[in-house]
Amino acid sequence: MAPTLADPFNDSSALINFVINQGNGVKGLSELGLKALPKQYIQPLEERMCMNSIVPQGSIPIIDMSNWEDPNVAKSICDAASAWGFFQIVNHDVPVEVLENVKDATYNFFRLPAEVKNKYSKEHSSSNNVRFGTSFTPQAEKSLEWKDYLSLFYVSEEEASALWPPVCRQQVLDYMKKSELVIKQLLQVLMKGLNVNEIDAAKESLLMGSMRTNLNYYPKCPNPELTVGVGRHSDVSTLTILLQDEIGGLFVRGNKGDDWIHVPPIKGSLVINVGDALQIMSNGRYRSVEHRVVANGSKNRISVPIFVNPRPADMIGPLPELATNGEKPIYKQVLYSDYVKHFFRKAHDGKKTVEFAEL
Ligand SMILES: COc1cc(/C=C/C(=O)SCCNC(=O)CCNC(=O)[C@H](O)C(C)(C)COP(=O)(O)OP(=O)(O)OC[C@H]2O[C@@H](n3cnc4c(N)ncnc43)[C@H](O)[C@@H]2OP(=O)(O)O)ccc1O
Ligand SMILES: O=C(O)CCC(=O)C(=O)O
Ligand SMILES: [Fe+2]
Repeated sequence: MAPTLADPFNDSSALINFVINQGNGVKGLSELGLKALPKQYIQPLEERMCMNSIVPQGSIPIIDMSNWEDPNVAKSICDAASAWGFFQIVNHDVPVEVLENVKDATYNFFRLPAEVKNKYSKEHSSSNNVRFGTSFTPQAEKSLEWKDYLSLFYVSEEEASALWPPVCRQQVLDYMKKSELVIKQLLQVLMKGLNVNEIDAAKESLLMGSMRTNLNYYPKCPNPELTVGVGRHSDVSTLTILLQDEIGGLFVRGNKGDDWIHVPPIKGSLVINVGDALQIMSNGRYRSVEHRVVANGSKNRISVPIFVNPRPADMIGPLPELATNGEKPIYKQVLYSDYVKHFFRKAHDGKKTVEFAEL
């Protein structure tokens, strides 16, 4: 039963029960029409977006992928991965229809009744590879984040058929499948930029041996200025391919310290960012950059990242080809699943995760 409106969640156990245990998520909170943000979501001042830190004319590179093998395009990709860690691509080969379908499927999943979504929660899901959740790591966070998500780790079509929610299964599989080509094109260019001219089967597996797709839902929020959609973090992936809707709200850390650059929605585009695994494998030449999402006071927002990763059992470290140039490694070899577990067991903390792999 939903609590009454007068100070309904002063008691944190009532909030945890409603949002997490009953599977209502922040979407459920949003739909209660609360006049004020529950205190558990109030972020410390330093974690809220300060309007003065937004670079008004700032922009990350926008790269046309139609001639991706052109040396100028390849250079733009490598330069963007080194300088910004983020760029948008247009004229890639992922059909607009596939992107629209996965956005619709995201809405359709989150529209399901709480008790249906809750079957996929950490407590109830029949597999660790399918997880419906809220915030990031609620058990480790002092302040919660205003986001619900469904996370789908791909193992096989058979497993997806058996375990993924039917309402979004095929659309996510199509999105992943159709994105594979652009992922390979980007990795080929980025490896060439490191003088790694051939991606053999072992290297391909190291760079993109596992994939996880998240469906993110950020419902409209009372007092959005007091909280965050997603706090400052870098992804632990090799690369992330992010589809966002037309609402906006993703910000990327700029090059000048405390400045933030908005990533404007461009119809049909995909946002690409370097993750920690590629920063480590490139020995710091490509950078995983902090990013965050603000909450919105009037509109719901969705996004659909594909995290392209090494496999959990892979050891990751600077690629051996870099050492042949006499380059000194700045990272050690780490087991990728240890790295990811380290990330998931703490609250978002900017760029701190990568210290786990520093020499
Ligand atoms: C949710 O909000 C987010 C998410 C993100 C994500 C950014 C990324 O870059 S995701 C890409 C991560 N890479 C991979 O998934 C590929 C490699 N996979 C693995 O190494 C493993 O599958 C594993 C993720 C480590 C899970 O292995 P398993 O043996 O099943 O380990 P567990 O003990 O079950 O889990 C460890 C620990 O992590 C928590 N956790 C697991 N999966 C998720 C998930 N999908 N979302 C959130 N948390 C997860 C799990 O609860 C465990 O924590 P405990 O405290 O319970 O021990 C970026 C920004 C966001 O806001
Ligand atoms: O929603 C977004 O735009 C970005 C989400 C994000 O950073 C993530 O899921 O890792
Ligand atoms: Fe991210």
